[in-house]
Amino acid sequence: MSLHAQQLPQPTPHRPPTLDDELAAERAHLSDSRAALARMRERAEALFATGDKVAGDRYTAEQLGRHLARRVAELADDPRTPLFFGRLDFGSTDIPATSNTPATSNTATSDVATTTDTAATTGLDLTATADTGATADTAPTNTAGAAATTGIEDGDYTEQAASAGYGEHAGRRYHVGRRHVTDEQGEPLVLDWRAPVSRAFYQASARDPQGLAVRRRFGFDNGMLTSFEDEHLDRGEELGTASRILTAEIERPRVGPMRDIVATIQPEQDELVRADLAQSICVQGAPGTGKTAVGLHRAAYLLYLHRERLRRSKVLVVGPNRAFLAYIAAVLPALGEVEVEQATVEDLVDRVVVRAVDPPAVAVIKHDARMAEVLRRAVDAYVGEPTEPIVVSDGSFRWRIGLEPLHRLVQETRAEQLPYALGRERVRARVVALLQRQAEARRAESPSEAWLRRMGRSKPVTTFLDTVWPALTPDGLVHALLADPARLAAAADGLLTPAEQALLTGQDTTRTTTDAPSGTPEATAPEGSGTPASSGGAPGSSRPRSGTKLGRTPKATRWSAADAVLIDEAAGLIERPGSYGHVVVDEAQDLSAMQCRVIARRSEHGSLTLLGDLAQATAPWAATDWRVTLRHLGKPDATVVPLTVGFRVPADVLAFANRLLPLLAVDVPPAESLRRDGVLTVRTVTDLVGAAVAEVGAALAHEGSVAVIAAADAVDRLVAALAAAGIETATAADAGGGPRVTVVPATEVKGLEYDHVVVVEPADIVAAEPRGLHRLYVVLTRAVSRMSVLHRAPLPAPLA
Ligand SMILES: Nc1ncnc2c1ncn2[C@@H]1O[C@H](COP(=O)(O)OP(=O)(O)OP(=O)(O)O)[C@@H](O)[C@H]1O
Repeated sequence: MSLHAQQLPQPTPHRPPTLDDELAAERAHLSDSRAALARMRERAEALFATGDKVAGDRYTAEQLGRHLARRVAELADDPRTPLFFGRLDFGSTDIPATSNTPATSNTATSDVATTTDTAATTGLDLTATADTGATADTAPTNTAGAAATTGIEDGDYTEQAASAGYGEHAGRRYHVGRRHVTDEQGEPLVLDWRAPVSRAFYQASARDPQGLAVRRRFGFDNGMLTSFEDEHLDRGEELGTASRILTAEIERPRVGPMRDIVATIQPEQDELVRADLAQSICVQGAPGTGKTAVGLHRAAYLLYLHRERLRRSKVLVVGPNRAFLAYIAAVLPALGEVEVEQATVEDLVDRVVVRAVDPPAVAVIKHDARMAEVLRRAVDAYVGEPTEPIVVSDGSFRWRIGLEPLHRLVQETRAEQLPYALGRERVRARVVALLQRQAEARRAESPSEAWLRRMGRSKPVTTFLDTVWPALTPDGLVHALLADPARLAAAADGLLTPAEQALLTGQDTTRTTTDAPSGTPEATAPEGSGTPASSGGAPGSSRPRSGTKLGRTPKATRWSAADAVLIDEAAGLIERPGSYGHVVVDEAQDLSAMQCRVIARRSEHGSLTLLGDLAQATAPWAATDWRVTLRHLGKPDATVVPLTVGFRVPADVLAFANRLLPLLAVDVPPAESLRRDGVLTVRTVTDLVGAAVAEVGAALAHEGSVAVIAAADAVDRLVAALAAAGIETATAADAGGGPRVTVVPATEVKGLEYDHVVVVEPADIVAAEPRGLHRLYVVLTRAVSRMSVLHRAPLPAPLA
């Protein structure tokens, strides 16, 4: 009987297995599992090659082809990552837990940590319910027996399995890994970490062993199984965060893009990962507490549990910028999930090309929640009152609809509050229905489809529609609003002050509010904003404050990033937007109200995982209260859960950064680092660039990545100096594979991490933007092992 057999081996009376025996057996199980995965993949590839021949029609062939291609990709095996990382030995009444595998622990320490009841601390209700009726694709070779033990039936979970106690697992042993692997008979060799039974790996504790006698964690080096660590939960042993394997994992040098944390997810993180699909959650976590990791693993978990539903409705991950998305891009594919969309908010609002920059004061207004109401009113204002009856000639007939019914049908449609374009079509359909009724009464027969279409497109009907419900495009609406101060004034009445309106339309505010002579100096045009163009309005409007360069048409207009958000809002009012099944939003503290609405439209029928840290908020409209953000996101009742255990930043470095917290005016719990190993140096220097080059040279003697972080305007100088010293550098967007040293402007470092961080001149980072102290806090929390702070100017007070 091999080690992975369903029942635990009986202890040998003669000689208990030694550590070497155990390790050898586990390695054999790893080889067996890899071979089985290779066979599963071969089978999937063979099916992929012949799939189109068995499909009846082209559509089915395409669907099948996509499904099988995905399946092949999901079964990819990376020999550098362990196929399994844990083992669960459930206790049995037949086999006393203590007579199980002996208390072997070739790396374990004897620390026994007390656990907390995480469900109680997070307040989450985790009664996960599985999709029913989902099709098989997770484990197509499962037998009924395997299904009974794993809870997997045709690739989805049975309610029964999810709710079963531990009893059905008594005396069984499971290896837990990145994906499900079965042998030729369909017996599970490795259970997917997301399977209900795997939950015990993350959640069982000495206080609540969840049926486990022993939990084993494996240590790996480059895909080679090198050690294991046993916790005899049945004897009250528990390592918690004292696990050496966990410590090694969080202290390992970082190279390249982000990796999954599936082997070491902590109980409070697991609570969030396994929260029910219907539940929207907001995670307030200090730097390095694993928010991004939790969000990505939650996406993978939900896809596994609700595969079919989410395959149709899709999962979206929203990140702050391209560099961040490149950094996290590999995590989900490594977990076998290859179909999650990843985008920035800018990607989502890409109906227009952004070619202009708004001054901050204008951007702040455009991102304000009041703009949603301004746009709603602006759309509403297009709906007019009928002024003439409709008369349609139809061969020898003339149909006539009087003003009264026309008024009524416009009012009825208005009351339905449909998206504007649907409303227009509804009005058309109602007019045609009235014409049809007349035609039927006169001809005593129903008109044909072609007749209905012809009537709907007839000139009198179209003219009527263009008068009472004219066709609108999203960019056309925003263009008209910004180009016409009177139209904006009507829509913004009581919402935006005249001065704010003037900023939007580019009117000279002094003209509207005072009688100042022309030639009043205007706000400095931002870099790249070009020459001011006419806003197409009244005299005096050729002095735009808005960055938008209005052309005669929307197409000829140079739009700003904030305009793109307004145009998306307009699109949401005009058309019915599509919604994702689940959206994960990272660095959510920087979302403006209007950006929140961009996401709200895309998650209206789904749920959200919101990740962020109010202390790291750097945008001018930054959040200070998650409740407000959640309201804008359309999920006011989402649970806000804190994460406070830091896995990235060493304790000394974190303590240094945390000195800034009192200045950041946010009420957030500070992080407590799990890491005791880091090195922090703070040096006053006279030659900043020279000192930075020297620091980088010294840092390269260690393993792992090195980043030089400075104010944006110092980056070129630093890159040049490093190049002159023979040190090649990458940019933040180059996710791994290139040079070990990256030079990053402080503005682009959010969400990223490096082993050794050299911070150049904190005072310049603070001075570069209004929320510079928050930016500095972000910068000071990027280091995994060592941080050197170089300064010539005095440090901000709490750091000095
Ligand atoms: N349970 C864990 N086991 C091992 N490593 C972990 C664990 N949780 C988080 N980490 C690691 O800690 C680091 C920080 O995680 P992550 O980037 O998700 O934090 P964050 O809260 O999003 O940080 P930030 O606030 O800076 O965006 C990453 O390297 C991640 O892999």
